[in-house]
Amino acid sequence: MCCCCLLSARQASPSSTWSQANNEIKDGASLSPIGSQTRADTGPFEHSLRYTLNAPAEKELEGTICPISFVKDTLFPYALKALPTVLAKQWDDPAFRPYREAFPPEHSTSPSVLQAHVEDLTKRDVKVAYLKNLQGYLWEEGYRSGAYSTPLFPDVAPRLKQWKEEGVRLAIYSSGSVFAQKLLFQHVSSGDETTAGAKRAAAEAVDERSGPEVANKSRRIASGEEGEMALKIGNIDETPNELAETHQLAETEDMRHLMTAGGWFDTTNAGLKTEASSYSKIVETLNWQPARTLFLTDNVKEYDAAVSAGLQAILLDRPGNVSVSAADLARMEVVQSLNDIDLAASKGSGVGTAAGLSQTLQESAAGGLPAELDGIH
Ligand SMILES: CSCCC(=O)C(=O)COP(=O)(O)O
Repeated sequence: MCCCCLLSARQASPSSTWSQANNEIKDGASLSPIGSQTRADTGPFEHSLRYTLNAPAEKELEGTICPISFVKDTLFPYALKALPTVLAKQWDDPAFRPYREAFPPEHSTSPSVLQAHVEDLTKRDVKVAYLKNLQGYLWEEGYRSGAYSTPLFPDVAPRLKQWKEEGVRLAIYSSGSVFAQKLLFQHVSSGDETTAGAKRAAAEAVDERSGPEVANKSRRIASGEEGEMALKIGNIDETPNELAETHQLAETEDMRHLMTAGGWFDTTNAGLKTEASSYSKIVETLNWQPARTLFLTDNVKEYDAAVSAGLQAILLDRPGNVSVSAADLARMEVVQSLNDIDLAASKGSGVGTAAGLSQTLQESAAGGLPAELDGIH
């Protein structure tokens, strides 16, 4: 299972030579068998990243920007846990009805039927839009209450910021809904990760005993929206200060600004991630050239789909990721960290490697922003 992906594109300004080279590669890439493209002569490219949320401990999963456990062990269970209350209280709420009515009628005849269906889809990690939209709806309160925040791998935030500053344009493509993607990037854990993790664990402990109502309450208390008063809900018997202490909002950072305008894609506005047409649609939407777009992924099928669409791709091989066959490794670009993608590599190095790709970016940076890309931000 993989979780989310990013695209990034550089504000490259190729000279006429660059443009020519780029077109050649673009054409070549779309015609060549996967893996036959040489990286040495790709020219400038718009740099795309794909990330997934993985748990290093789960060997069948792989991660790129944050642990899959955040999705599998935190987000998915939170949604399932919050759903019964939402179904009971909001079944006919105008704000919730669209989410419910998006499900097939036979699976939404009653709260219990819908709950069972959502549990089944979640268990099988089905990437269907109506589930993903519902999950985003349910996750919002968890982020806002501080029950969890997004734990990026340590290299990710600095690298994305650096690339952004250098003119690399970033976008996301995930099976998770665009709304969920924005929540994820809006609530990135910052500061001492150990402290943040401890806070999350404490918050989850409160949720475990109390449910979303107390979580909301403690959020309001912690944020000063509610004054001092004792709370006695269910088996919870804690003063607001204690709740605020244990359920304190983790320090978070809003990183949505790193993404280029309109750079959020899911299965609804792009299509399935294993289909080449999805990548074509994304670069067309962003007005990026495929051969100047780099897609980072942990998923071989997605890697191949992106390359088939004429994009460049790199496989992220985080510790604990699903093992990739030797044959696939031999034909793919593979890195262990975003830091392994060296956008400042010197010319002549890294042919056929990520460093080689980076080199082309650096060269392209000297030319300024091409007219057709200007104003996209
Ligand atoms: C956007 S956060 C939630 C991610 C998610 O729900 C998911 O299914 C991830 O799918 P991906 O295609 O990005 O592996």
